Amino acid sequence: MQVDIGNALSDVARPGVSEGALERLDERVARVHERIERGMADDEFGYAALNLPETTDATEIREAVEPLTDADHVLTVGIGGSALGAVTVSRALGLDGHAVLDNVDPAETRRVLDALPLADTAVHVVSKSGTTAETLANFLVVREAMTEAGVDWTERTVVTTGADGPLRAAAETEGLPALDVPEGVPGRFAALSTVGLVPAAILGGDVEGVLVGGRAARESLALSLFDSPAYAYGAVCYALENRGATTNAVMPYLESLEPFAEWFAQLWAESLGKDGLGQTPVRALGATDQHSQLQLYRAGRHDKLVTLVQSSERPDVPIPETDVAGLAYLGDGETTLGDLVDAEFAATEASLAAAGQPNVRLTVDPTPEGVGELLVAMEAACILVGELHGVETFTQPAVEWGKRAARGLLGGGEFEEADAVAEKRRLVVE
Ligand SMILES: O=P(O)(O)OC[C@H]1O[C@H](O)[C@H](O)[C@@H](O)[C@@H]1O
Repeated sequence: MQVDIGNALSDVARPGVSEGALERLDERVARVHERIERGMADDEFGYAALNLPETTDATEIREAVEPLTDADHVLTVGIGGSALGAVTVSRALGLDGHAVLDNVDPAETRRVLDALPLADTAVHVVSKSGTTAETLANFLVVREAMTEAGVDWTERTVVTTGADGPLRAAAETEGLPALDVPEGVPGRFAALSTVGLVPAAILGGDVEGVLVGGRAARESLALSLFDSPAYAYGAVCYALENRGATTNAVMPYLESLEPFAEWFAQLWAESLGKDGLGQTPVRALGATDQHSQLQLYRAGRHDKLVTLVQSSERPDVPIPETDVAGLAYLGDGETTLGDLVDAEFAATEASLAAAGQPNVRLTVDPTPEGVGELLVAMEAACILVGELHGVETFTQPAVEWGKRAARGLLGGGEFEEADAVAEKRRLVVE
């Protein structure tokens, strides 16, 4: 993976960071790197995520899913870190047939279940805590739908969860194959584990390659941001946030990385949104969003960093020749869709820079190794930013607050957070 931070420098962009400021920041990066290395060596909570490329046992995953590999479809039932990593990996690997239930909109749950050939579907139920209401409710609905379709769901389901909790208990009662979530790893950092790799393994994806790429990203962490793409990216995000770029719009120019932007949004928001700090992650997609959001990114407030993601290579589609007047530059028999998207990428990057809007270019390899490298590099970047800010990167107390309030409302226990719902201030206009 390559990171080009040139368009985030202060001689190009406002806000921007000078090379001198980056060199001064580099002393702190070295200290953070040593902290991260210690955390990894001790398998400390959170830091253990960067060990996953080594500790995840692909053979164990393959053996657990072996009875399900005849399925052409996989349905992930999970939410947040228990769904986004898996969807990101399978889409980035170009695997078809991965559906997800990560919401409890009844219409969507019904639509997904109606669209799936349930007899030909493997179900992966994922919850680290084993208590998440959305996941457990959807699991019960899926079970019933499979039974109604004449499918023995116990033969088609694999569970990934923590050591205890209702989901573990259900797996034991029903005799379901159950994988463990990795110890000491928050869900949003668990893509390169049982949590994120099971659907890809069922669908025949190269999960071993993803782990190899993750290892390469881990090995590329170094004492200097000028030697480490992951730290270069994290350091620039940190420096620009401090200088006013409080939004980070992530814009891959590949449909296969669209879920990556969503995964990144959770990683950045839940890890760094603390103590009044944190960039707001925004999801965009090139070239589509050039025709909508780009107006704001170029001509709006100077409060955004745009992270442009491109692929180092890709299969191509020739644009057929045409004699239609005005289309000759496209339909000249030589230009391809790839040429067009490359030109649009370069044009967007230049248009942002010309307007002094900071942007960074990530170039990723379109291989399983490239996918693993990208995800681990972004995790390391996130951990670096968290350390530089001095926030608790690996917790999510604000999310837990809302979860407790909802459980209280549903009669799932006494939670004082639920009282805030009744106390809501109202000023209604009809
Ligand atoms: O895996 P689970 O325990 O079901 O949790 C799923 C998700 O729910 C929570 O709301 C957390 O904020 C997320 O970080 C987590 O990924």
